[in-house]
Amino acid sequence: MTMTTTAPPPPGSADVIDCADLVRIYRGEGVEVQALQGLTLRVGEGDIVAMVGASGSGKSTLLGILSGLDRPSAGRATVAGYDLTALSSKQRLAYRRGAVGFVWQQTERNLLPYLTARENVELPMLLAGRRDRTRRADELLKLLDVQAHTDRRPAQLSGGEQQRVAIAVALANGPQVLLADEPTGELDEAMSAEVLEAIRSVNERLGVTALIVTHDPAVSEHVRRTVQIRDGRTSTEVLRDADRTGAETFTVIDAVGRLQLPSDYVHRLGLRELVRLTLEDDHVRVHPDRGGAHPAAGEKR
Ligand SMILES: Nc1ncnc2c1ncn2[C@@H]1O[C@H](COP(=O)(O)OP(=O)(O)OP(=O)(O)O)[C@@H](O)[C@H]1O
Repeated sequence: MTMTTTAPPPPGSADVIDCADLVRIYRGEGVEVQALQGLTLRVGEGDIVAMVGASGSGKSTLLGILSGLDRPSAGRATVAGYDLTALSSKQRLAYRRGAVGFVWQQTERNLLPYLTARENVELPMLLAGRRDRTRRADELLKLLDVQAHTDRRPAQLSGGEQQRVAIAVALANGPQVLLADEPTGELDEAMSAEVLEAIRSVNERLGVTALIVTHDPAVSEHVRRTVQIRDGRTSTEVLRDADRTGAETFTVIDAVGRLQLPSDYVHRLGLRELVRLTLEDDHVRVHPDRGGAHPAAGEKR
């Protein structure tokens, strides 16, 4: 196995999402849970990233912080120029209203049931005091290919159509960042693909930076970069080619040189306890130590 140990540079000029050493501790009656344990994540302007992790890995905790609703116990979190560790209530409102857009798993959290699709998209603009709301709402609904349904209420739309309207709502005030929490969690495979492609399309066409948080590994097929979250930390990353046919895997190396291997590599090669390292000119090889810990008893090289 050959490994590259430097994280990939983000494609944009600057990091729109910049989290470093994030810690979030929940304290209950005598119990302490470290939901984030020094998480670092940088997302460049215009990038689209999936963050994938098992239940309990810290995804919702991270989104709570990125959405401005929760604060980390320690570490740095800057999104679209806002320092999320020190937001005043006025800044929080400005941040949530204009700098980021949200798409949640549950439709009822995204759309008001008694408003039409167009009225739902107009609402955030109304709250922000924007003019020209109807024109912009219709443009966004067209971009998301739901222009035929502008006068329908959410209950008259399919799950996939509801989520596409929700993306239009999230983009109404022209945010720099789109955060999506399990946006396909309640959809079947075909509708999920449709919604993920819609996010990809607004990322490409409007340049909005997108972070999709999910437990569904299939989401990674729709994005350039997938970051794994494990035990409250980012671990390995997969970067796909622009045409999404080939992929390269990366892993984060921390300040003291620790790195985490993807679990499928570990299982496939039966890597356990001690592994053998070989330092080459420009890379490091990792071998299973089949003969035991003593180098002399190891496999022939
Ligand atoms: N309010 C809370 N109080 C105490 N512990 C919490 C709280 N919220 C989350 N946790 C714990 O923090 C850890 C991370 O939880 P989190 O909800 O962020 O994970 P997740 O990856 O979003 O999981 P899921 O996919 O199931 O939603 C878990 O061990 C969870 O039990």
